[in-house]
Amino acid sequence: MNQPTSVRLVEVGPRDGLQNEKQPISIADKVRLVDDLTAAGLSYVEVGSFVSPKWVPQMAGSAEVFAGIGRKPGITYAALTPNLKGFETALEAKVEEVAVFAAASESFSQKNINCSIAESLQRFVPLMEAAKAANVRVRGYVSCVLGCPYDGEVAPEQVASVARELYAMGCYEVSLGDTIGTGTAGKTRAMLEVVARDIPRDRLAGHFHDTYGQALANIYASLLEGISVFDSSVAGLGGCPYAKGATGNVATEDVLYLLQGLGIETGVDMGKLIAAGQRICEMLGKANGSRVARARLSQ
Ligand SMILES: CC(C)(COP(=O)([O-])OP(=O)([O-])OC[C@H]1O[C@@H](n2cnc3c(N)ncnc32)[C@H](O)[C@@H]1OP(=O)([O-])[O-])[C@@H](O)C(=O)NCCC(=O)NCCSC(=O)C[C@@](C)(O)CC(=O)[O-]
Repeated sequence: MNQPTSVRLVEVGPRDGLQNEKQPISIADKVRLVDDLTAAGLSYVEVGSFVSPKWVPQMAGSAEVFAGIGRKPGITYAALTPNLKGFETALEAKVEEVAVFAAASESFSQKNINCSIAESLQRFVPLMEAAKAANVRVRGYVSCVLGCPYDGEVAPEQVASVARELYAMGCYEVSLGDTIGTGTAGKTRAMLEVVARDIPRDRLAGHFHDTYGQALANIYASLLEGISVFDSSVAGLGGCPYAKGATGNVATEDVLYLLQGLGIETGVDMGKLIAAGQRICEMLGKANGSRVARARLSQ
């Protein structure tokens, strides 16, 4: 398998990165983060989510964030929607693309969205119909593809089965999430090999958390498997409210550095990206989770 020559980065910092933050973050700061990221050249940003505010309070202001951002042509501003109610609210906020999320493990599905895997897929059916009618593209996520915080090992066949269902119901792309960041390059390749039996590789994305420091190795392994879309979070922001101890997504700056080293084009400006990440880290009073940003900022 030849490595792809171009890669699309899906920036999930404003959603996956911030959803777990306990301290209040103003709408203005969230808007600024999204605008900084698109100014750095990112063409796809997950801005927020339309989930129950009782479950994830930090995302409660997502409609205001959508109203505040300076939308630019050619950029996809997306949101997470768990059900039809979330989709309808997202549509009112003029969201152009949404993502549904399921899990490859039963326990994580229950903890995250309070229903079984089968029930979650059923819940997406009316959402998919409404999205089709509104001409809104839907991305699909599968969580826990390389391990579950409650159930442990997750079989690649189980991942493939959920991914297949999402793809069959109309998700144009399925993002495979190593939610707790325990995956290794070997496991990643083995899992992708099974999932790609049913879904074309150019319809799959990798979503790696960096808890065990393996995310870049897993991205490289995925590139060798022909995957060319990766989710990442500026400054490595994040964690998962339902996966204790999980760190943030792999830092976008670090992925960019890897890709630049491979001669793979993304159109993202490293300097502007680092500035965007550092600004939000200073606002949050947190250390920057990107090794590349830390190295560059110390020079
Ligand atoms: C799915 C539900 C809603 C089920 O939650 P539930 O309690 O089972 O749902 P319900 O239908 O019984 O509704 C309960 C209440 O929530 C309201 N409600 C219902 N739906 C919505 C909505 N869309 N927006 C706003 N409010 C909503 C509904 O109106 C009702 O309000 P009440 O009558 O009690 O006042 C809930 O479990 C939920 O919102 N979960 C979200 C969890 C979440 O956002 N997790 C983080 C994102 S996933 C992730 O991070 C993983 C990923 C994608 O990054 C990939 C990876 O790394 O693995």
